[in-house]
Amino acid sequence: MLELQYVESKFAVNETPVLYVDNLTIKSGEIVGLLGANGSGKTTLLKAIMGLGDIRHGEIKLNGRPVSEQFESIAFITEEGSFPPRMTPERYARFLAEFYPSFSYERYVRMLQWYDLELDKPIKSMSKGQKSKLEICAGFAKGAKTLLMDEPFQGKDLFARQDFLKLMVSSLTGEETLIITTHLIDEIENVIDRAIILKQGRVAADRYIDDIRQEGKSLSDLMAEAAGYKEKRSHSLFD
Ligand SMILES: Nc1ncnc2c1ncn2[C@@H]1O[C@H](COP(=O)(O)OP(=O)(O)OP(=O)(O)O)[C@@H](O)[C@H]1O
Repeated sequence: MLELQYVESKFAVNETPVLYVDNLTIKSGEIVGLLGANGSGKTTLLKAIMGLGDIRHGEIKLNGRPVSEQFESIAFITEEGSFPPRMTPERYARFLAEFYPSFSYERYVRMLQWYDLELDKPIKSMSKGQKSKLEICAGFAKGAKTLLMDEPFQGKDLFARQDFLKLMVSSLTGEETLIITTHLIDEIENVIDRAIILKQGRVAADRYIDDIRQEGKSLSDLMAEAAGYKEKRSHSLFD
């Protein structure tokens, strides 16, 4: 279980916090879509969990203990990638094995092969999409029970996105807690259990997908409600 209480994140340039989470609990095994408009605080929230960024207040616990004592049990899969670019995937695996006790080399290699990535190709010579796939292989091979994914669809072509979803679904044992940020809500709607929508750094909606469906709504309906999206707003620009 992941618990966030009174977490506030502020950047030096901003007076007001860019993130304020009063009380948020994510149960083990849940797959959560962390959604919201550009700048709503999704990446800041994931970074706060990882102890990155400027957290001013708050407490973040994983299974009752401060998250800061157990970063090795969390995999943070980011758009930027967290690998030293001069390494090859092979060398990177040795680096990961030192830090993550549950790292599985076999799993890593199988995923690299599945993605047609070479073990001995310098990471710096890979394309953006290939680097992002490597980041996913590394993230899933860490054996972490908590996975935070920041925009895992970013920079991937349609088939790579479909492959990613297949890989994700087949990699999960049901014990992992997953938090995924994305703007591609149609692709994620059938995968997530719960949607947390941020607006200006605060939780604007927190709903289970089954409940949304029972009300005859879709995830995009919820997004529009929570974000207060006005379809006609753009029309007034040049009227
Ligand atoms: N390094 C920084 N310095 C100052 N402000 C920042 C910094 N990084 C982010 N912010 C601000 O924090 C707020 C939240 O940004 P964040 O990156 O978390 O949003 P996001 O929801 O992930 O957005 P996107 O969907 O565009 O990736 C934004 O207002 C942004 O301008």
